[in-house]
Amino acid sequence: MSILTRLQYGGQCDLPAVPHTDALEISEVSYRYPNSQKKALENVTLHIQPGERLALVGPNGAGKSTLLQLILGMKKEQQGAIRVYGNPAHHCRHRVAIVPQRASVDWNFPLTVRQVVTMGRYVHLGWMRRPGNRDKEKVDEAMETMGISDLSSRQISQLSGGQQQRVMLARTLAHDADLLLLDEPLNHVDIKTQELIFHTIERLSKAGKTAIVSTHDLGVLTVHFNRAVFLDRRVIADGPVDEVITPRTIAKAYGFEFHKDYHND
Ligand SMILES: Nc1ncnc2c1ncn2[C@@H]1O[C@H](COP(=O)(O)OP(=O)(O)OP(=O)(O)O)[C@@H](O)[C@H]1O
Repeated sequence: MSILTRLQYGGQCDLPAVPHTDALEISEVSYRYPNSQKKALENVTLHIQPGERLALVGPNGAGKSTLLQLILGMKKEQQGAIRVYGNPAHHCRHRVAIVPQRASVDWNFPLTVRQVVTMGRYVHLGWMRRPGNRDKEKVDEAMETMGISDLSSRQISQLSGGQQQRVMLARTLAHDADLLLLDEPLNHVDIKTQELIFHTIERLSKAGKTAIVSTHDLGVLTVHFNRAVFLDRRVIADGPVDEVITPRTIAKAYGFEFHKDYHND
């Protein structure tokens, strides 16, 4: 994206969705970090439809965060292609929002909860434009949905881990994206916040939005997701949760020995 395009960014330069395309199309994508011998991702292909709730699982270092960053357009695929609603990933910043891993955010930065949630609106604002009434309404609505309205003027450094996670999700809701990427949102949150996260994802999915959630919590998958992808640099398994999360795929991905005497699959 050129510097001029970046400055004008705020609605004018985003390409419209191509009708009848996947929400996300990943075709034979590979990625290697410059200082690394081994590819972080190799020949990953996925087609994701609007409204899907997909769990992205796999061991530490499997490439889950790398894949989410490529979808977001923060990194550029070195091989293959990623299209979001039919357009190249880096043209789709209106459509894609991420809840990053909590550890990757500098929580000591002097910002209030409202300021962080308002950042979700920046992608819709033009160069030097200030948030208007519509943006403020969206921010209020997002904070209310995540139950953090009473924390609005609190510094983000003064929040608990679960409250911080709610702030990041509220920022994503304010963004009003069509494709939501959540990178390990269940870490450090209690059951009530987990339920709020799942309830919000389900509500958004009913409205046609698509969610990809990276998680290590395999126990919650069958209830809350309609599809799972097991990633370990490559796609090891992809399909309905109960077909993907089997002792055999877990054994293959995590390097356990699989004892067929104990399991019948
Ligand atoms: N900036 C970087 N430079 C070099 N290698 C990196 C960088 N970031 C990640 N990697 C490597 O890329 C691979 C994939 O990492 P990634 O963070 O995408 O995995 P992950 O599945 O999200 O892991 P986790 O579950 O531990 O968060 C790992 O081997 C990691 O060490």
